Amino acid sequence: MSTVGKTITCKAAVAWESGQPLSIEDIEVLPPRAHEVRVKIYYTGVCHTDAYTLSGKDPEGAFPIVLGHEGAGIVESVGEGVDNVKVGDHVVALYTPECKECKFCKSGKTNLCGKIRATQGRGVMPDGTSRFRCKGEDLLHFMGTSTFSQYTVLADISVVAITPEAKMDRTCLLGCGITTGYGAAVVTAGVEKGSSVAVFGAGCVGLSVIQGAIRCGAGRIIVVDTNQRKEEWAIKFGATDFVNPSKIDKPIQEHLIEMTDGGLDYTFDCTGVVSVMRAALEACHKGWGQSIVIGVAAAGQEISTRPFQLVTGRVWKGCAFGGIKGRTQLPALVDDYMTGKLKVDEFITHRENLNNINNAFEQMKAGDCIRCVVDMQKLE
Ligand SMILES: NC(=O)C1=CN([C@@H]2O[C@H](COP(=O)(O)OP(=O)(O)OC[C@H]3O[C@@H](n4cnc5c(N)ncnc54)[C@H](OP(=O)(O)O)[C@@H]3O)[C@@H](O)[C@H]2O)C=CC1
Ligand SMILES: N[C@@H](CCC(=O)N[C@@H](CSC=O)C(=O)NCC(=O)O)C(=O)O
Ligand SMILES: [Zn+2]
Ligand SMILES: [Zn+2]
Repeated sequence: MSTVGKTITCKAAVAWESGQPLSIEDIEVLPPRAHEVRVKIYYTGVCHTDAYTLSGKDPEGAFPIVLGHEGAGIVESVGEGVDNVKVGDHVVALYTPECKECKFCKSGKTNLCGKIRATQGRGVMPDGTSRFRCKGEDLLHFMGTSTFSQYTVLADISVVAITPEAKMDRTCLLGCGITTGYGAAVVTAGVEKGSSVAVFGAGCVGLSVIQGAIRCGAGRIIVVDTNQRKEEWAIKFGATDFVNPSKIDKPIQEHLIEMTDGGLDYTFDCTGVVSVMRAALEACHKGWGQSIVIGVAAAGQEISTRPFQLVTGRVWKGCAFGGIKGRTQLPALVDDYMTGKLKVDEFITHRENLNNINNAFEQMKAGDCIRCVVDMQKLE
């Protein structure tokens, strides 16, 4: 029986309050309204940003909410006026939407889109209301995606159709971590052939920066991580050097400057630790080194350095989703994956079913997880 136009009851992992495990609930998912799309989510990754918001450290975090933003699924129904996707399309959810019409989208200078950012940040659909109900209460949406539900509703500008040939348990990871790191190197930094790169933090994001840097022809790629177990990962992905700062008897930036005859051409923070962001900037070469902040730092955290670091030519910048425009550029990344030019399978270290999604959060904390993929349609 068709579900089009009807409310769907399905399972979702609900975050009722901060700091508590997610709770598997039956929720009601309302039909999509104009310029909205309802998607059956097959797989979702679990990102540190989900854990960050669940922890209560996100200034935009509010509860109860359906978290998740690294998801892939199939369009179940569309609202009036939707013309970029159709029922049956395989899609990836985009927490950085692309309307192609706003000042940001038309600028040619950023992948950030302004069209629905305000309502997305408040956890509601663009018309200011929620499509999720549970136990008589509205649930908030997260990052415009809420992929921890078997069905979710997104703005049409927050989905991109991709080839159905690509497996959804892999493409979900292109919804955040892999695209973010890869894009940060290729699009945001524009790493040049032969240049030197330092990547701070070798999780999914940092390993993806390595992939992007290699694609750009970087010469030396130094990975800096306090977790010694990441050395093997870094080398496997193509890093030339690995440094564990806890084994160095001087500030890591000094050590890197010595290793590279004056500093790096490009550095990337993939930790979210503000002291690391400073070290990454200060490890850049005088005159031209660029440091890209990718990590998300907790509420109240601030970055600092001597302004002299910038006066003497170092550049500090950052990016969301790697600077990648989801609707325009993600299909090509999927093609790169399909033709073996982009690693995705290698990132999956853990798998869980929806009922055990909390295990994915525990695995992230344990330090040997790159990505856990959750099968949203399998409960047991
Ligand atoms: N800007 C954006 O669009 C996006 C940002 N993010 C953010 O990027 C960051 C990285 O994500 P992800 O790769 O999934 O995270 P991971 O935790 O998997 O990777 C971070 C790595 O950094 C290591 N680390 C922690 N502290 C330090 C330190 N002081 N010096 C060096 N290494 C350190 C960690 O070690 P250990 O294993 O011991 O913890 C871990 O190996 C997160 O903050 C996330 O929220 C993610 C996606 C998109
Ligand atoms: N809500 C937080 C900021 C969280 C954040 O920086 N999110 C990134 C994506 S992280 C993905 O895993 C992002 O897209 N930022 C740009 C944006 O417009 O949100 C806070 O308020 O500090
Ligand atoms: Zn993420
Ligand atoms: Zn826009």
